[in-house]
Amino acid sequence: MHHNPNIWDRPEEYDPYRFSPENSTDRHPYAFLPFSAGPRNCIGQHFAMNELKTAVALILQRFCLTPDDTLPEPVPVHKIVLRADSPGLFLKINPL
Ligand code: HEM
Repeated sequence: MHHNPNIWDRPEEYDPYRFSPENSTDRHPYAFLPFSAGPRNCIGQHFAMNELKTAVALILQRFCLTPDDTLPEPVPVHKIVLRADSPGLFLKINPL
């Protein structure tokens, strides 16, 4: 659903700026649904988003993350959520 080209411009491209406020104004409210929607949607979504942002901020304050070019590119695979197929997704993590 989050790769639907009718909704997402260049859906296979990693572009965090597609979520910036100015790029999100015309998007349908149900276009991005990682936590589902409706009466049984995820009750932990705000906690999960805050936890995620906190964890990312703490990691980026302390470490430099770069792709590991010595290993194969990650292969996307659908397993309820999108994951990297074996052997996985590798990063080099160096202390700042
Ligand atoms: C990135 C993290 C998370 C994702 C992507 C996620 C996603 C989802 C999705 C897709 C559903 C199904 C909604 C439906 O059936 O329509 C759901 C339900 C639920 N989630 Fe999450 N969730 C996350 C984190 C959390 C956390 C941290 C908690 C609790 C602290 C939580 C508690 C629940 C509960 C209790 C339900 C069932 C709600 C119900 O059936 O009424 N989730 N979640």
